[in-house]
Amino acid sequence: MVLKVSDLTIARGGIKVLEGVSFELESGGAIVLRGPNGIGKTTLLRTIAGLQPPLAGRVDADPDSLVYAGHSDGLKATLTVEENLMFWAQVFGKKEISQAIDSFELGRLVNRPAGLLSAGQKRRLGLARLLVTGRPVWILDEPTVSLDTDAVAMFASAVRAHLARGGSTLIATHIDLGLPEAKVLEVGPFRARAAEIDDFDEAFL
Ligand SMILES: Nc1ncnc2c1ncn2[C@@H]1O[C@H](COP(=O)(O)OP(=O)(O)OP(=O)(O)O)[C@@H](O)[C@H]1O
Repeated sequence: MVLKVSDLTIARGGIKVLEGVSFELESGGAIVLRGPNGIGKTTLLRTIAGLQPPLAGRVDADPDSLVYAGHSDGLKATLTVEENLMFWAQVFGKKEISQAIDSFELGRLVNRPAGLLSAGQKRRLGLARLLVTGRPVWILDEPTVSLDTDAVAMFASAVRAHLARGGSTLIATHIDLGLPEAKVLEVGPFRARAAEIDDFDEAFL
């Protein structure tokens, strides 16, 4: 077990969005989070990644095992593709970037400044950074936004290779990633109930 979420209650903007969320992620396992827009998937991933505290419940994981990739690519526009990957590798104390370049077919783009990449190429570079971190648990929020069919398949095979190496991933997505081995967790049933009115008179106002 690389990640255990127990009875987690989370809020966004001061409003409770999900409550009582529990699940476990195993080494080599993948879980896909599903649910309608606005239900709280991003909030759940951010909480698990340690970017915001939960209202209640626990997240058990080695913080050094997790890497989070959210909506913003966070690339350095003036650095080339290769420099961006080297920068990211250094941040995580690593050196190896060739596997990341190959997995996301960035070889012909290595010398291009990230700011000049297309939206899909930027996204591929953003995902390639996951590989250079060497971290085993990928927490991914809508990783396939802007990707064409080929790039979605590239992403799916990078995930599969990661799982085969004993890595794990938790992914919020609205599309079919072509990962039949992934378990699906519907977050709808964890939608928080509206705040209860504790003053009886108020209920009639
Ligand atoms: N900064 C904020 N302040 C207040 N409310 C917010 C803020 N950010 C998000 N919300 C609200 O919190 C709720 C949960 O948002 P969240 O982004 O976690 O949903 P989601 O399931 O990831 O949605 P989507 O599928 O559209 O990405 C939504 O109702 C959203 O409008």
